[in-house]
This record gives sequence, C-alpha cells and structure tokens, in this order.
Amino acid sequence: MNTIKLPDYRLQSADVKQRFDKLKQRPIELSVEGLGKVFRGKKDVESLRDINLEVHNREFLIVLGASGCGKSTLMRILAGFETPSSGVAKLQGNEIHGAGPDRGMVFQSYTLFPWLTAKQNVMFGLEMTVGKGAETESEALQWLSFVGLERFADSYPHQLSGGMKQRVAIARALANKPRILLMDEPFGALDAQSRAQMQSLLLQIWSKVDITIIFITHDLDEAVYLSDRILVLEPNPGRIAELIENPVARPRSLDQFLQPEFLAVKKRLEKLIHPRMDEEQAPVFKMTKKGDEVE
Ligand SMILES: Nc1ncnc2c1ncn2[C@@H]1O[C@H](COP(=O)(O)OP(=O)(O)OP(=O)(O)O)[C@@H](O)[C@H]1O
Repeated sequence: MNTIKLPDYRLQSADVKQRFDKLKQRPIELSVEGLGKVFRGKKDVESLRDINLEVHNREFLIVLGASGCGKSTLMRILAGFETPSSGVAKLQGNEIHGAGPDRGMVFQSYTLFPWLTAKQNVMFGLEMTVGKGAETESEALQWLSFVGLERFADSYPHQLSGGMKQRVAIARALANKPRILLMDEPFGALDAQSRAQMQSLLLQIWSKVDITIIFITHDLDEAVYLSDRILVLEPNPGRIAELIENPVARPRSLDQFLQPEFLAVKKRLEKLIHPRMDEEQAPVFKMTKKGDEVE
C-alpha cells in the first residue's frame, strides 16, 4: 500500500520559527512552576507531577492527553477551584488563590442559568462587576451580537441549540473582560457540524479580542485547527509528554485539514496519545464460529 510521506512536524520553516520566536517574546500571561497535585484518600491519586509551563499573551494553547492524565485538574487549579499540592500557578506574576474575574470559564456541560434569558445570563456576571443598569443591558447586548445571537437575547436556554448555548456562555465569559479564557471541552457535546461552526467562530472571536485561551480537547483535528501550541500530557501521574509548536499557518481554514503539515502534527499527536499496542499484548477474544467469513 502506498502511504504519503509526511514532513517531520519538528522541522520549522523560517516563517514558522519566526512566528514562535515572536510568540515567546510576548509578555507571559500565565506561568506554572513545578506544579503537582495529589488527591489524598484511601488510595492517594497523583493527578499532576512537576508541570512547568509559560503561556504568552494572546496565545491559543491546547491541552490534550488520554483520559485521566490530569487535564481538568490542571484547569481547575488555573481556575482557582483546586489548590496545588506542590508548585505554583501565576497569572501575570501573581499567585492564583481562588477564582477571579481575570479568568473566564466555559465548560462542556451547558452552565447557563435555565431561568434566565440569554441576555440576563450575560448580564449576570456584569451586574456583579459593573452593577445593574441600562449600561449593563446594552453591554450584554453588544456581547450577544458579537457572538451572532442578538436576535435570541430574550430566548431561554431551552429554546437554544447546543452551539447557541455555548455562544451565550462565551459571551458571558468575555463580558467580564478576563485576561484568560479557560475552556474545558467546550464543544465536546456538540454534533460534528455545530462543532466545526463553533471552532471557526471561536477563531474569529479570538482574532478580535485581547485574550489568551487555554482549551482542553480530546479531538485531534480540533487541537491542530485551533492551536498555537499543544501541551500533550501523559497519565499516571499526569506529566508533560511534549509541547508542540503547531506549524500550520494562520489564518486557519478547513482546506488545511489535508495539508501535509496538518497531517504531520495530527500523526504525532496520535502517536503520543494512542501508543501502538504491542500485538502480542492486545487482548483478542474470538467471538466468531469456525467458517465465518470474517478477517
Ligand atoms: N476530586 C478528586 N478526588 C480524587 N481523585 C481525583 C479527583 N479529581 C480527579 N481525580 C483523579 O485525578 C486523575 C486525573 O483526573 P482529571 O479529571 O484531571 O483527568 P482528565 O485528563 O481531565 O480526564 P478526562 O479526559 O477523562 O476528563 C484521575 O485519576 C482522577 O481519577
């Protein structure tokens, strides 16, 4: 069988190298130093070990890894919902202690208040930081129009599709003008078409707002399509396996999915996340009868 020879994902053209040199010269928005997390219990679980990372201003960082490698634990520490067992996480040089308006969050499960309209959901956060009033309402409407949902301002979450709910969640998170958007599998529950639309919309939003994004996904195409860099974690305990500088050019488009650079990064991710099971170790249960025409 003929297979296409892909370029080495580590070989950077002068353009790509320049792009990442520039990225790394930008101010550091978030830093993680020697971060570890052990959940104490009957049996201790070491969820993260010695994570070191610097995320730069306006970077789009994807976090990827097999189930249980500590992606959500890392995100919860950055959000301030968990405290690390060792090491430190800093936002603009200040140690993270608890949640704060400098971090916006969007999760996979729709977290809108079902008894509030789309507009009221966006206003909710604003009322806590800015206060109630006509200004708050007009600002909420601006954010809804920014994500293309002005017409649905008075709709309740149950009247919106999954993609629309996530657009409201993004508008609500951005309305508080955070420094960082933390997204934990935000499109994981969407059908393939809505997911693709949301990915493109997120890239458009990111190009217009001064925001750094940290985004967890299991989807390799999504990782390559969205990222500047991809942090790959490995499990037991959760450690950094590799930090990949994505060579695929920006602006991104769906045509790039079949480009050699795109496929090369995807192939590398596949290798890191699903190491080929040694055939001898692979469990084989024969469920067919003798004479069945199966391979
Ligand atoms: N509150 C907790 N108490 C005990 N163990 C926990 C807790 N939260 C997470 N863990 C354990 O820490 C490890 C990492 O979990 P985490 O949810 O961060 O992984 P993940 O990479 O996000 O997984 P998935 O992709 O399945 O969501 C797992 O072994 C998990 O069981």
